Amino acid sequence: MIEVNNLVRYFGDIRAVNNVSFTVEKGDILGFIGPNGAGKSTTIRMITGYLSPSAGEVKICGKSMSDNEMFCKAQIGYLPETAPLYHDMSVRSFLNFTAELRGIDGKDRKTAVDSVIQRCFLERVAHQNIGTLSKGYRQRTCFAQSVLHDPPILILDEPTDGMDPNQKFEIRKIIEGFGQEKAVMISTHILEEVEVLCTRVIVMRRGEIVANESVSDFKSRGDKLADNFRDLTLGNGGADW
Ligand SMILES: Nc1ncnc2c1ncn2[C@@H]1O[C@H](COP(=O)(O)OP(=O)(O)OP(=O)(O)O)[C@@H](O)[C@H]1O
Repeated sequence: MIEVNNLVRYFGDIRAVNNVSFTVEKGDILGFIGPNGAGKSTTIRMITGYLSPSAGEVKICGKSMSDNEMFCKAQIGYLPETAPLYHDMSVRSFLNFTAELRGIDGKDRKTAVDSVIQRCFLERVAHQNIGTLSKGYRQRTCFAQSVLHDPPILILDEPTDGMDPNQKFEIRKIIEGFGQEKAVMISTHILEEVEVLCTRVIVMRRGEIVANESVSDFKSRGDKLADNFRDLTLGNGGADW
């Protein structure tokens, strides 16, 4: 579903992403991890079509992003780190509005909005203004708008950042609900999230992939995930960057 081939991105002299290749298939929930500045967001921005690669190619559902941008973007539900929301709108009006922008009309719109409200456990707050919601409910609303058009691919940038343990649990439950039928990629700093939610993991360091394996292989590297992460991302024990 996602195919990334030899992706490179420079910012001036900085090589933020260096020759990165991987695939994500339906049923995968891929944890995308690495220290600050490793190149995760830059890679995600190229996969979602919001940044052009300096070299290499992104293919979405078999088609090249550079030649089929509209098609490729329509296949992706993207939850950015900070998603825009209209605080004066109720959850349902916001989702109706987003559906309209996406060209979902009439009966299909009601079906799509009802479905995401149910799947993201938003029934209780559907008529509440977004500005009055807790952070967890706000994030669920962002999540709901990113899956309204039922895309086969979901890309989530730090989806549980700053949430309390209960809110994290709820969001993970929602992601799991979509996981089996979609290709999901999650950028996160929370190793526990990789452990409880993901099927595969990619670890990045200084713009390159240093591990691409199943979560069970990642766990079998050593008892503590944080130690495994440190071993992979700190080179010879020295400070990175
Ligand atoms: N617009 C930009 N202009 C210049 N340099 C940039 C730009 N965006 C990213 N970089 C640099 O590219 C490198 C990779 O950054 P990126 O944001 O992709 O890392 P990250 O792994 O997502 O980090 P974090 O975990 O902090 O979000 C860093 O050195 C960063 O400073």
